[in-house]
Amino acid sequence: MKTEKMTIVHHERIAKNIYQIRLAGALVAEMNEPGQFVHIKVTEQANPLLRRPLSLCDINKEAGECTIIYRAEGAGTTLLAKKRPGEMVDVLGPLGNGFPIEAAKTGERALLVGGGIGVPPLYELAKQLVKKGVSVTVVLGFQTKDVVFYEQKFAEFGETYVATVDGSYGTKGFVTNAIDDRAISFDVLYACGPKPMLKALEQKFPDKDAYLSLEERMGCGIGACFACVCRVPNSETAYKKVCSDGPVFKAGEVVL
Ligand SMILES: Cc1cc2nc3c(=O)[nH]c(=O)nc-3n(C[C@H](O)[C@H](O)[C@H](O)COP(=O)(O)OP(=O)(O)OC[C@H]3O[C@@H](n4cnc5c(N)ncnc54)[C@H](O)[C@@H]3O)c2cc1C
Ligand code: FES
Repeated sequence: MKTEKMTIVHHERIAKNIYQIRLAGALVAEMNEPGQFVHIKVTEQANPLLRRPLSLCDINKEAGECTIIYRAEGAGTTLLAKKRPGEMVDVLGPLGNGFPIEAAKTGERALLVGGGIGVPPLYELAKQLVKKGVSVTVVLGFQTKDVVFYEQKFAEFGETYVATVDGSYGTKGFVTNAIDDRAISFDVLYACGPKPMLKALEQKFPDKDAYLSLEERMGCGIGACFACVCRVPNSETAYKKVCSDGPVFKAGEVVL
C-alpha cells in the first residue's frame, strides 16, 4: 500500500452527478484485483480531512492508467468533480481484498449484479472473468434513467440488463425483479451495492457461491480506526473490518 500524487488525464460527467476520472501514475502497477479500492484525498486543504474510498473500475497497466467512476454528492466528491485534467490527486492504495476471480472456473457462468455506485468495480471484474473464459451476465440497478451509466460498456462482455426503481428505463423495480424476469441461471454470483440489495441477493440465492462487496462508511481505510466494522453471524463480539478484511466478503461471512 502506497500513496502517490496521480495525474488526472481525463475527467468527464457521464450521467447526472456521475463522473468518470482517469488517473495516471506508478501506483497502477500495484493494482490487480477487481473490487479493490483507492482512498483519495480530494483537496490539499485541511477540510475535508478524510479521504474518500472509491473502487477501481478499470485498470490499464499498459497505459499506466486507472479509471474510477463516482457520484458527486457530499462535500468531498463535489470538490473532486471540480478538478481538471493536468491536476494531481493524492491517492492511497490499492486497498482491501477484491472479488475472487478463481471462484468462477473457465466455462462457467457468473452473474454480476451492481446497484448505483456499486456498479463501477464490476467492470474490471467482468473484463478479467471474460479474459479467463467465464461467461458473464450483468444486471445493473439504478434509481432512474438519468443516472444509468456503462450499460453499453458491460454489453461488450455479456448480456446486460438494467432495472430502475421508478421504471423510467429497463425493468421497473430492483435488480431482483430483472433477474426474475429473465430467469437468469449462473454458477457464481458477484455483487456490489447498498446493503438492502446485497441482503436481498443473499436471501434469494442461499445455496449459491456468492461474493458481496460492501460500501461501508470509512475513516482511515487501512484497518486502524474501526469506523467500518460489521458484525459476524452468531457472535456478539466478533467483527470484521470492511476496509481491510473486505470490502468483498463471501455471502454469510458478515451480517448485512
Ligand atoms: C470500498 C468502497 C468503495 C466505494 N466505491 C465507490 C465508487 O466506486 N464510486 C462511488 O461513487 N462511491 C463509492 N463508494 C462510496 C463513496 O466512498 C462515498 O459515496 C463517498 O465517500 C462519499 O463522500 P462525499 O464527499 O460525497 O460525502 P460526505 O457526506 O462529505 O462524506 C462524509 C464522510 O462519510 C464517508 N462516506 C459517506 N458516504 C459513504 C459511503 N456510501 N461509503 C463510504 N464512505 C462514505 C466519506 O468517505 C467521508 O469520510 C465506495 C465506498 C467504499 C467503502
Ligand atoms: S476505515 Fe478505519 S478501520 Fe476501516
